[in-house]
Amino acid sequence: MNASPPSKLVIASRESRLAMWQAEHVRARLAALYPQCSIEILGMTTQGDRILDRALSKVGGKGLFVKELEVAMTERRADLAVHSLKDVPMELPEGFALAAVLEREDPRDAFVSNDYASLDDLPEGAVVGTSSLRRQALIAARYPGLVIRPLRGNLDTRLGKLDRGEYAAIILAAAGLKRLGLPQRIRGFIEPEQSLPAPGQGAMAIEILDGRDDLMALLAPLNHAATEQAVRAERTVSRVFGGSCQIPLAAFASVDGDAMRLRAMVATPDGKRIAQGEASGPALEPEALGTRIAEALKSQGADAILAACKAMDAG
Ligand SMILES: NCc1[nH]cc(CCC(=O)O)c1CC(=O)O
Repeated sequence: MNASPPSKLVIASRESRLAMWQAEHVRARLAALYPQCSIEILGMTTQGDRILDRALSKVGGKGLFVKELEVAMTERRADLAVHSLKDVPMELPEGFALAAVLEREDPRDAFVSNDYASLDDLPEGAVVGTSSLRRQALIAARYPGLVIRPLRGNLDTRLGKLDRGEYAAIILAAAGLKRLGLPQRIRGFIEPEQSLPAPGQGAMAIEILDGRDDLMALLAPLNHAATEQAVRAERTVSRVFGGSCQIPLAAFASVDGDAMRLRAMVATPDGKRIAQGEASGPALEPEALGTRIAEALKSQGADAILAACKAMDAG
């Protein structure tokens, strides 16, 4: 049944603890499918890991987390790369393809604090850490009295900054904390009704060189159809609004059998202007649903919000 595996496969991964957990997860799944194959993980540092003093939106965005891994594949030092899908640009560079999207972990944002139970619990002027424009806009819209400060680095770095008292609370993806065995750090979940997740949040993707049909077949069993459909819809929304162009944008799809429900929003970073909406449609036509909701957001003024974001960015 299965495609016949090569004797050896190399997985490229970032070296953060979360990235390594994810690569190891893929390694274990492939080892179970192909016991004859020896599978190694090649850990590497990316520019996104090195540049910690600036918001990513200012230095080139998501591509910075995947570039080095792609070079390793081009040079045949690695066969596949494992990513958090959230960090994968909407348009892959020429010559690369996604071979599988794995079943999604918890897609929600998590509230993490040593002193407070929830965003509601924070006093006026409390400092909340996040570098995500989406989280910033959503918090500013709901809690104008809170102060939002940038927070970069891998999960351990971010938790360390919280523990040293630099922030009253921080917002992180629940998926990362759960994968690292740190669910006890989660004081509360931020439900999609209050704050929609980022496109692809909580899902992992496997990237390969386009044209490696051998790998495509080998990795196909790892693909989770419902997650793939959901993230296709979510990423379509992002693509319509400029792909890696930096604006607060959220999109979250849930699949129930043949049906998909997609919710999305775009906002200005200060949270003062928000366009949001939801739509349902067949799960097998995720791009159509994504396009439809993007149109609905446009009719609510999303283009003006985009223009306002660009003007702020330039200023
Ligand atoms: N932006 C970095 C990033 N990319 C993926 C995750 C978490 C895991 C996931 O969403 O799959 C995180 C950390 C975070 O947002 O807290």
